[in-house]
Amino acid sequence: MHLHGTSRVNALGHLEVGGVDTTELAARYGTPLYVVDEALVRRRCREFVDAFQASGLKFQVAYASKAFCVMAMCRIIAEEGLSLDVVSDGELFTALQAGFPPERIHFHGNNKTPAEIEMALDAGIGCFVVDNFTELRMLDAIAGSKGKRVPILLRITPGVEAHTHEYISTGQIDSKFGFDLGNGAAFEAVQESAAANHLLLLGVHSHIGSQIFEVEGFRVAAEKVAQFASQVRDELNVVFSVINLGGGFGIRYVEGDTPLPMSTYVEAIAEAVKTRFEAVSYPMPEIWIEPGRSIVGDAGTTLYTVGTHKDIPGVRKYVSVDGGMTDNPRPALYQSQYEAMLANRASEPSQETVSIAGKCCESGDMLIWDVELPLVQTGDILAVASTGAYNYSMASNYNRIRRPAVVFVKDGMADMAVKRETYEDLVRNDVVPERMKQIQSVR
Ligand SMILES: Cc1ncc(COP(=O)(O)O)c(C=O)c1O
Ligand SMILES: N[C@@H](CCCC[NH3+])C(=O)O
Repeated sequence: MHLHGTSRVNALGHLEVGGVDTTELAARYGTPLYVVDEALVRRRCREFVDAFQASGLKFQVAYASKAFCVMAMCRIIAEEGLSLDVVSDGELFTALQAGFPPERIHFHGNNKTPAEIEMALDAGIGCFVVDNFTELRMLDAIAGSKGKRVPILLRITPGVEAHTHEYISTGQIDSKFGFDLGNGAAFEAVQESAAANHLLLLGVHSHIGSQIFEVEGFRVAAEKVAQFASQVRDELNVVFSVINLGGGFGIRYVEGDTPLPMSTYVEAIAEAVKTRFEAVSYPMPEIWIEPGRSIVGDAGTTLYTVGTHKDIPGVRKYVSVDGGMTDNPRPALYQSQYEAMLANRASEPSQETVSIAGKCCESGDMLIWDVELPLVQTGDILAVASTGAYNYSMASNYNRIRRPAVVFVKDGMADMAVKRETYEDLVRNDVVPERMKQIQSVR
């Protein structure tokens, strides 16, 4: 397993993260346990900010909180001076509860409800990323009813779709997100928002995909946005002061993943924006981005306790752990791959290839199909790397499994950021209707 950030093997042959022995974490907090390497999260934040500062452009880096949204994380993001992207009232509530400065919050989503819009307006958030005409009109009306003028970006679909190793310029209009650039919807949206009394159009937003390992897709998106900005200026006399190029910067999960340094993405984006906007003699806009996975993904490690084994000679050996798709649905959803090691025997050589199964009543509940480990024994602590993004945030209570605790580690300290759910938490919102208060036999 690749050792990310402050992860290392200590003198006892145990995996250590943030200066803390993970076997001690497992003993103290139980398993499954999400462990977050705080120094690595902060380092990633700074890599983005430093690269933008070097570019000389005005910028905002907004952490896409969908990747991992808990109050402690919001605090770190606030301390690092980043902005925050939220896509629901729940993410917004979490950020506000954490004391995150509302003026640095950006609200995304293709179906913001009137209640969500009101909540965000009342909180005084910095910007709405408007996704469609229904929202545009509703936002204008609600802002008007509150006597406010609200800063917005328009999410456009630039017709660039980036995959891990390539991008496709599709001109594709079949997406639930955004105003299409190719069919004139984006142009109309600019026209309409510029004329709206209660909207302040800052510019446009484009997001081309996730877990991207090359810069070409971002360059092409910047080019398309610059062309559009120039057209809008010439035909509508509207000038954008902000261009948001979204998130999607890839990280390493397994060998063969080839992430670029975060500075490389930023340099390519800054260069493309400078060149393209200068080419059309445009006042240089602020550049905003919204990375999620690349801020927190490789800073997360999940610890599990190994339980049962099932060896099918000539086929495979299943080793089951005390978590699974409930704490990490990504292998089941996306066939995502992960690396693992035995945290309590981290310096022992590999001796067998096993498959790691979760404990849900579901054949697809597999965490890793083939991983080489020392001879695995019941009670071993299995560590799975790069589980910081879209794991806790996508966790479920399937099979009424309780969500794990989250611990932040740094400089030898471990601090709980989320408690493990209790049995009471599982039934907290259950209501037994009056007529079922007594269990009456019907036969
Ligand atoms: C609009 C938008 N912004 C930001 C992100 C964050 O992406 P990532 O976690 O890949 O950086 C996403 C997710 O793909 C997104 O849809
Ligand atoms: N949830 C996805 C990524 C979606 C990104 C949000 N638009 C993942 O785990 O990889």
